[in-house]
Amino acid sequence: MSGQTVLELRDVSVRRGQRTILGPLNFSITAGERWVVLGPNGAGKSTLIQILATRTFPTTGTVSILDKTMGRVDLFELRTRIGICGALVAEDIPYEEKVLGRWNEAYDLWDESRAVALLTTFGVRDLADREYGTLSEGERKRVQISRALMADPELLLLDEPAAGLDLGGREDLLKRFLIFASDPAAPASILVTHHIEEIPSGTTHALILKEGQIAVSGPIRDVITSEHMSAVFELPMEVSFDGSRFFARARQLATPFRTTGA
Ligand SMILES: Nc1ncnc2c1ncn2[C@@H]1O[C@H](COP(=O)(O)OP(=O)(O)OP(=O)(O)O)[C@@H](O)[C@H]1O
Repeated sequence: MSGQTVLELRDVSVRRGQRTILGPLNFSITAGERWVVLGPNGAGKSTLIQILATRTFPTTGTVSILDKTMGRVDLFELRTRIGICGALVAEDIPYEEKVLGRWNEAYDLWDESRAVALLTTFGVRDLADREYGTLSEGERKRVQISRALMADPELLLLDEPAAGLDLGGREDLLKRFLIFASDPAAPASILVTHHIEEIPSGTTHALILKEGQIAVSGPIRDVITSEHMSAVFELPMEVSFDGSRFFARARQLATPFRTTGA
């Protein structure tokens, strides 16, 4: 499936009132690619992901997802092919729904074993009989990712999957995500995050938004650099890469800090 276009945005923009809050954007991804979208607060990340999730229509331009053009197809059918994890779907899951319950009732044994395998991959197999509303933030995130994958989507959208997790929870999730992403059959994905430390290993491409525009995009090692991050966040930054993950810190000030009497 590699090489096939999974989504394409042409001259896409979103206007709210007198202001263009996103775009115009031109952007495409192909099967097998795993993208991360970064950018300062207010850059347009949520607006972009809402369009990709077919929850928001752009003011101008064309959005094609999985060979279907928004505005010309039945969105309900298209949505079944897109897995979504994050704030966009958090409120769609009823408080009292069992983590595995809906799948037990409506699907056959093969579906159920797939669901159990996914809950196992993301470390929440033991929660299968719990009510969703009783789960912790970290447990909910893992259940959301498992559920997003249960319908075998062709495109996976992850909206800040590690937000709200403690350090152990974040690292565990990233490790599990790597196991999933190493599967050649895993769908193309787009992950939105505020922090480069939350970019999972195996991410192939990055797009940085600034003030609604693409500041830089392309292969991840070319995009996530000290130069680009410093320019976009308007703060001198040192970005390092340890072979699989990225880390960022502000550069030391020129004048060293002195303690009194030293
Ligand atoms: N309905 C709206 N009316 C007016 N402005 C809006 C509307 N929705 C979003 N905006 C503005 O559009 C810009 C982009 O918002 P968006 O939420 O997409 O940014 P973001 O990158 O997700 O930000 P954050 O990192 O803070 O979550 C912001 O300046 C926001 O205030």
